[in-house]
Amino acid sequence: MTRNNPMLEVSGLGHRYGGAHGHEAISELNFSVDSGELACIVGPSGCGKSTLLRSISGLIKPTSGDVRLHGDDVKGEVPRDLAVVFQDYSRSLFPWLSVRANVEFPLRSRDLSKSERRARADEVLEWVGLAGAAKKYPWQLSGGMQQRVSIARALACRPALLLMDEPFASVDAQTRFELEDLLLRVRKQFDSTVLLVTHDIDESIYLADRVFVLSKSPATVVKDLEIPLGEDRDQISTRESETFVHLRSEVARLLDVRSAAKPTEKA
Ligand SMILES: Nc1ncnc2c1ncn2[C@@H]1O[C@H](COP(=O)(O)OP(=O)(O)OP(=O)(O)O)[C@@H](O)[C@H]1O
Repeated sequence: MTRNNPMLEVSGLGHRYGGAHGHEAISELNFSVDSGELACIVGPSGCGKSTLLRSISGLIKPTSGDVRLHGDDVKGEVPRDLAVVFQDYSRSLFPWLSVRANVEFPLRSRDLSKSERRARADEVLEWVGLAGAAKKYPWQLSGGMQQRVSIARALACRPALLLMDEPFASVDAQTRFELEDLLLRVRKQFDSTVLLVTHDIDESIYLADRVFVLSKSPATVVKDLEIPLGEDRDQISTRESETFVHLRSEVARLLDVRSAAKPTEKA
């Protein structure tokens, strides 16, 4: 499908671990994400989602295909204008640094003065609702607040693309809703381009402008779904709308969730 203004283009992407006869984790993946779009990737467990994100972020060199970020090839090197938010916030924040210092940390390698770094950190902390926690340490905060710090740190770099790997999977259901709405607010504020991986079908539909549904391993894109739910989403009314319910069934069917839930037959 031809897109208007692609920020990310993935073409013919494949990766095989362990050489030519090794395990093929992803195969012939093709999709693109437009500038300013929030796209979600949903796929069965073990289908190759992390391999895909690692390939996009330049952490591994894919064995075939190309990844382009605003037209530039990503060739096994982490691009400077890409930020990643991981599921495990407790391992991605530095416990010995204050919240503000954690957010400022990646800005040290940028051409910014100390006061500019501080102003930028304070600005993003305000946006994620943590202005009052700047002097605290991560271990003094709840899990949801720690993940807000991770999001602030990623946004402080003004990334061209924000990659998120199951970012809300380790928090309770209520906090998850709050963080989803926070993401929707800040992506509007920053006009961010976001690619988010999730296991959660409902979450993918609630957040996304577009959902890419992946097959079982080796992952390929089985469906590129536009999500016509408008800009303003609400945890209750959006999720009970007819469009949402229809899309949820469509993705569940594509993922074949019924057969995945059946117990394995004994021989
Ligand atoms: N470093 C590696 N070496 C060999 N095989 C690997 C390696 N990393 C992942 N794999 C295999 O590649 C396949 C895809 O793994 P990957 O972690 O990308 O899937 P995933 O969809 O992110 O999994 P999950 O749903 O559990 O998060 C799996 O079969 C996995 O065992």
